[in-house]
Amino acid sequence: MSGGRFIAIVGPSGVGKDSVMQAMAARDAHIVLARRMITRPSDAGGEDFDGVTVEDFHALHAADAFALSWEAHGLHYAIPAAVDAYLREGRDVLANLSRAVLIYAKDRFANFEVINLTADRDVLAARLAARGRETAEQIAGRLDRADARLPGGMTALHLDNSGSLDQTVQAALDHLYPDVTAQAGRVPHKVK
Ligand SMILES: Nc1ncnc2c1ncn2[C@@H]1O[C@H](COP(=O)(O)OP(=O)(O)O)[C@@H](O)[C@H]1O
Ligand SMILES: O=P(O)(O)OC[C@H]1O[C@H](OP(=O)(O)OP(=O)(O)O)[C@H](O)[C@@H]1O
Repeated sequence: MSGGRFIAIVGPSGVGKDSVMQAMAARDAHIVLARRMITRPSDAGGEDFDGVTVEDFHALHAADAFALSWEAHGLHYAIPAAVDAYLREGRDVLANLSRAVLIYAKDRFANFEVINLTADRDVLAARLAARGRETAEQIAGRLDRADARLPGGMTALHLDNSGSLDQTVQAALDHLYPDVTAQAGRVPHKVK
């Protein structure tokens, strides 16, 4: 297998996708995070992303600047085609994706994996409220999508992130880098 892997992190809003991705990248130098383009103000907080207008988003889409794009929560999202350069260098790229776009992602990337994060609904509600980025109405809309399913037949590593973030991150890294884990006696990655 040549080139890096495109690793999709999916799961309901508030489950911890961005937190898990950031912690994984901080602990393993193989990993690079895909910086998304979103039609949301750049200073909205949360993940590091490029905020663009709807007009610019459509223009970039027309110019083939995106590897993947989708709509959710009243916003447009995209993964820039620039991630291909990292994959060619052999880096593993982690990206926060909609479950609805997985079927296209599987076709778009030669080496493709999925990590599906789950958490209890009351945990999701509490985390979204504590994060404070969305209104109560927006949070209710996000919780309505919590049980969206993966496309039929899609293989994924399923991890419950209701508990500690460290445990989830370790399980994800163990899955992605089993050889490193075996060599280092299950403390494989550089400590933050
Ligand atoms: N395992 C965890 N334990 C406690 N809090 C968590 C955990 N994972 C994420 N969080 C918190 O939950 C909130 C939502 O996490 P975030 O990474 O933004 O989720 P998502 O990207 O899936 O919407 C954040 O405030 C984050 O700090
Ligand atoms: O189709 P779904 O699988 O339900 O996903 C819909 C959207 O929600 C997720 O993000 P998140 O909840 O982190 O919101 P955000 O992308 O707006 O931060 C995911 O990254 C998608 O952009």
